[in-house]
Amino acid sequence: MTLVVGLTGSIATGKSTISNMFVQWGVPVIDADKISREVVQVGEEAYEQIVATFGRQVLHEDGALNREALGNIVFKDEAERKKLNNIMHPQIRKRMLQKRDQYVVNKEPLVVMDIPLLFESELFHYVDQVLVVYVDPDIQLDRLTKRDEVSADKALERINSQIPITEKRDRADAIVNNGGSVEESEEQLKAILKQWGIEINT
Ligand SMILES: CC(C)(COP(=O)(O)OP(=O)(O)OC[C@H]1O[C@@H](n2cnc3c(N)ncnc32)[C@H](O)[C@@H]1O)[C@@H](O)C(=O)NCCC(=O)NCCS
Ligand SMILES: Nc1ncnc2c1ncn2[C@@H]1O[C@H](COP(=O)(O)OP(=O)(O)OP(=O)(O)O)[C@@H](O)[C@H]1O
Repeated sequence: MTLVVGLTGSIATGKSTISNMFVQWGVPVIDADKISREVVQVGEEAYEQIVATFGRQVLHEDGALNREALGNIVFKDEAERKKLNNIMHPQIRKRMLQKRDQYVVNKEPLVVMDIPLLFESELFHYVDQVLVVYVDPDIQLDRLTKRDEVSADKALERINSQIPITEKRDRADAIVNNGGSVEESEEQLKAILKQWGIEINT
């Protein structure tokens, strides 16, 4: 039996920080953000659809996707964001499920699906347990502005394009409160896994 954990949160709450812990323990992680970069490589179906929909303004001179330009369009306009999601999400989901099913066939005891938009896209049925990485909204804003070196306005555009982290926390099967140190989060994570019957020896 494979336990499939959906790892989620909201932007800059610490999903990558927690997902790195799993990677270090040798647990397979399926990373939706990473797959979202694969499906927009030049020549891929989603890439062609993005160019047809948004025009060459979202490309660099060499033809590669200009992520900043596309982000500037979609994070301030829900209709544009929906267009992009409709192009990309089916491709991302297909690849995520292929990977998950392969791990299940291989009888991995634990597989993590790191899906930032698990709640927004209602992908609960992909996973057995939903683990939310939470920080208070003021910490989220502070970490995002510092990490991405962006203004509070720009950061809030992205934060507000997602379901509030407080709501996700209330709907989670388990929560890591990542507002303290990384070590404290690691201890919380180990305790949750223990409850789910998974012992991590480090
Ligand atoms: C618009 C794009 C090109 C901007 O790229 P950029 O390198 O600046 O951001 P990156 O992809 O690293 O995403 C960072 C974070 O932004 C948030 N985010 C990304 N896309 C979305 C979206 N469509 N809606 C809400 N939040 C999003 C997520 O929290 C994600 O972890 C990119 O985010 C994208 O292709 N988005 C559409 C695909 C998608 O939904 N990806 C996120 C989950 S799979
Ligand atoms: N416990 C912590 N204490 C201090 N800083 C932290 C902690 N956890 C994460 N950070 C920092 O906060 C920022 C956001 O963390 P991280 O990149 O892991 O979030 P994320 O949820 O994966 O973001 P995204 O949604 O953009 O992929 C990073 O700069 C990271 O180094």
